[in-house]
Amino acid sequence: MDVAFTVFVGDISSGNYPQTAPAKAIRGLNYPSYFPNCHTPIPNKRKTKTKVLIMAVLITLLSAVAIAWGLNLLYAIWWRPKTIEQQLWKQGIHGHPYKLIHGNIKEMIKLAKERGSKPVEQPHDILPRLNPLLHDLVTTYKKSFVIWYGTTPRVAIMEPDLIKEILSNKSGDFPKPDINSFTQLFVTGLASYNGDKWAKHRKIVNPAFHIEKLKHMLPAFVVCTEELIEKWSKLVNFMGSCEVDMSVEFQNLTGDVISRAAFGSNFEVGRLIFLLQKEQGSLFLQSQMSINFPWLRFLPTKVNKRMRHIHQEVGSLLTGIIENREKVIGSGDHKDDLLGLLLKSNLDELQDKKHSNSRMTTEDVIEECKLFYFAGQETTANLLTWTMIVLSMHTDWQERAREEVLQVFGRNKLAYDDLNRLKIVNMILLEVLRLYPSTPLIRRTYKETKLGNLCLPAGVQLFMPLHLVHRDTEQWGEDATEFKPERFSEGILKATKDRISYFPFGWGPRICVGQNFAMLESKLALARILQNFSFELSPTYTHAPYAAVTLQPQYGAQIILHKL
Ligand code: HEM
Repeated sequence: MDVAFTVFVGDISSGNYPQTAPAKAIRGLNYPSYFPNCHTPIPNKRKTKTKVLIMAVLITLLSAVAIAWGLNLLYAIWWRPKTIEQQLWKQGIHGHPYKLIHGNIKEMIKLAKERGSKPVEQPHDILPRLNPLLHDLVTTYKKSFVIWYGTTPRVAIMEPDLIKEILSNKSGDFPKPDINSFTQLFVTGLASYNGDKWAKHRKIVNPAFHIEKLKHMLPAFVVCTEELIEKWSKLVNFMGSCEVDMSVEFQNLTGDVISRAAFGSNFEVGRLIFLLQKEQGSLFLQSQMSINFPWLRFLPTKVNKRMRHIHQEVGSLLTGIIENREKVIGSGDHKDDLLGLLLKSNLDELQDKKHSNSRMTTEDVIEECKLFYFAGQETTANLLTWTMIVLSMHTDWQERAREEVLQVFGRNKLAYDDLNRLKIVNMILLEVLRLYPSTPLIRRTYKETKLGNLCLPAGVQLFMPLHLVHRDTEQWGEDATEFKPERFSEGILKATKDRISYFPFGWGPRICVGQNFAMLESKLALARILQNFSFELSPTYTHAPYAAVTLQPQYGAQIILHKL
């Protein structure tokens, strides 16, 4: 209204109005006060024409933008997916047809609801329940098919040679998929970076996980494991035997281990960070359950506000620890926990290269610490949980493993070097990782890319489903879905005939940096449990593996412990 009025007065005072008699008479007067009730500007043909012209141009421009936006949208949700679908089909990569916007997601949810309510028929043949669509596709199309996650095509890659080509690629042809804005609040770090940033971080993080350094972290592992054994012993002594949910127990154990191993003397703060990151993880999962536009993160919803708050809180707790540690590192004294080693390695890198951008910033170190929790805690807890479940199902292997532990250690506490003598325990862990691997590996193409005989268009995700490859009967024989740790009696290379058909920790340059850490932690915990308890499945346990970021027992892992 104000603007309109100003323009109006301006017209009068500048004299650009029709020279009618009343108008002439009022030239120089304040027009509105002279005609208090007049709201119609005096027409000015030239001006009006210009205005009409401007309006027309604006409308044309807006329509052009709207049409371009509409066409772009149509291209993104229909033309592009359908073109890619054609290209894939021509090369023998089939699947269920792409459906507008949701791709195959609706069928995926429908099948999961239908079959997810049924129990697993054979204990380790979990795919029909875990991912029914994937199961149907592999049954129909064998090793080559596509699933549409919304408008994104995910091509399954199951041939060991192709997997090798992707995972060993060093020229950056197959980067990790971009992470969404919610993930950025939760965790980034090494696992999500590509190119130079990944190479720089990997170089700095690697030394902290060297096997020699892990030796110094063993006391941290031992303290946490002993606390668990003591807690269970008290429960069992009191009641003769007791039932515990292993998934909860091991989540806490691995949370404690990573807090102690990463932050040493700052263990209590580390534990608080772990609890906050755990909550952040479940908020993150909630945020991923619905349609995900990047801007949704900025809406002032309860979940978003809490996520932002935790992000800041964890950031400031870690900044406090890091800044205090950096002062000590600078004086030449450092601690042998992961953070100390990471900061030392970061400093060495700076001294080596003599320019500041070769090292990580405090924000970078924060993200790497958060990643240790995300990448290392739940995965290791799952390994231990599935191992307890499987050893309760196969009591002969539980006995064999216990015999070995007692033979090597007796009833004594364990020593680092002796842990490598636990061959049967190692075979069992490898077999559990074969049947219950953590997550599929995913990469993407960002340009038209050759892979074996395939020519993949840009924007395709390549996923290497560990559940399928690890159960491929061509590689593993007709008994692929059975629990047979003896497969690994002569090592992984012999079991796989040197092909990439087993990679629970990934493969190539991006192989899991915490692999030795996880195996050491698991061997130690399992050996101490075997020394102290026998165990069996509780009647309340239901075998229902389900994928929530990692592979977990849907209704818990209730196991009854008996004191030995
Ligand atoms: C049983 C336990 C574990 C399993 C099954 C596991 C599995 C994996 C897998 C499959 C990858 C490769 C992902 C890919 O290539 O897309 C990976 C990467 C990674 N893992 Fe683990 N992991 C475990 C424990 C740990 C632990 C204990 C830590 C650290 C404390 C850790 C830290 C990492 C990091 C930082 C990466 C990213 C490496 C990179 O991209 O360069 N993991 N892990």
